[in-house]
Amino acid sequence: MSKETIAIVGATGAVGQQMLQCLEERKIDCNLKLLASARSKGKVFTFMDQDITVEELTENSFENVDYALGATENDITKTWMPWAQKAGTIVVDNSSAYRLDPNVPLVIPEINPEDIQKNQGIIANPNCATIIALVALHVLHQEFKIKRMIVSTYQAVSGAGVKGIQDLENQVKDPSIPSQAFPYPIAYNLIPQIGDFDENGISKEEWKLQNESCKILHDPDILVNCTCVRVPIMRSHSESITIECEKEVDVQKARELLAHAPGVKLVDDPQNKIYPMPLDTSDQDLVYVGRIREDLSDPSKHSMILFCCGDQIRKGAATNAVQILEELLK
Ligand SMILES: NC(=O)C1=CN([C@@H]2O[C@H](COP(=O)(O)OP(=O)(O)OC[C@H]3O[C@@H](n4cnc5c(N)ncnc54)[C@H](OP(=O)(O)O)[C@@H]3O)[C@@H](O)[C@H]2O)C=CC1
Ligand SMILES: N[C@@H](CC(=O)OP(=O)(O)O)C(=O)O
Repeated sequence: MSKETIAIVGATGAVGQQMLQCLEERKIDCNLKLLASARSKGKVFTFMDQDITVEELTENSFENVDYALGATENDITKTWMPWAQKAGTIVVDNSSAYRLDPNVPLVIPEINPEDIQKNQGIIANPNCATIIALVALHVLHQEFKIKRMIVSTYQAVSGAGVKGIQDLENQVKDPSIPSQAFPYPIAYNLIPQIGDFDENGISKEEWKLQNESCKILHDPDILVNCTCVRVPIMRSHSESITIECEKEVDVQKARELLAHAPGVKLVDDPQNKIYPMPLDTSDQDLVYVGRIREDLSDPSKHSMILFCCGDQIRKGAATNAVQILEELLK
């Protein structure tokens, strides 16, 4: 049987490079095409012991490409998506350009894999902070029915791509070097803004947790109150989450469910200083969950608090996309 041809669009970026690694780790044997801007044309990367040269993305790049993994910003993605669709290429896209389109499934394979089959040529990968939160919350939603989530995020600089990584690397050595990816210095600082604000003072990243959670969980009634913060961590997003549920919560039951939940590692022994931390979750695919406790400020016993961490370039982006691709290849 001939091998499928798979393209990574944005192959030189933070997510694109992780996709390359992920395809190799998961032994997806394919003809691989690496696409990026003219700036990267001619760069060489190794995939399964083969050197592959980066090609400039053009209108003809998708000829004979069966599947594409998209890892470019929204405006770039909107330019090339029609070229891919015209060529009949099925795209798993990491940008937010198509996530809320009713014809585009938005998928976390541990939660709604059945939606993949409804695709019309595009499947969207959710926002990274949303993936990390929902992988942790899905089993709790099934058991207690979440009505409202109150979330504070602590998001790594690599969430802003290669430039975000460079900013932290530069500024820890010399804090006077200006940021390329952030509105302020990020070393020795934190910035309570990810994306532009709307007239209510809610940022784009905060809206993604609201809108995308409802779509993925097929529950339009879930309400999300969120504050997204960029912190000087290289890799792995962390989130403090309070859930208010329809049913009375049971912390012990929650621990049991999370201990067996797909994609989750229960890391919850605070008396022995065991809890999720970004240094431990980086460069692996599980979402760590801990600090699970009842919210004693809610006397009705319908609220619970937890803390989770996950590598947003892996499970929050590249791994999730490659898991979707694996479903398509079955
Ligand atoms: N970083 C993360 O943790 C996450 C990112 N995402 C999303 O994934 C996408 C990629 O993000 P990320 O990897 O961080 O970004 P990077 O800035 O690290 O990479 C951007 C990529 O886009 C390519 N690119 C830029 N302009 C063009 C162009 N005109 N034509 C072709 N390719 C181009 C770049 O190529 P070149 O090197 O040649 O400039 C590079 O490969 C974004 O939509 C982002 O929102 C989603 C979840 C998590
Ligand atoms: N915005 C996220 C990463 C990301 O790119 O998300 P999205 O694909 O939803 O724009 C962050 O900065 O951490």
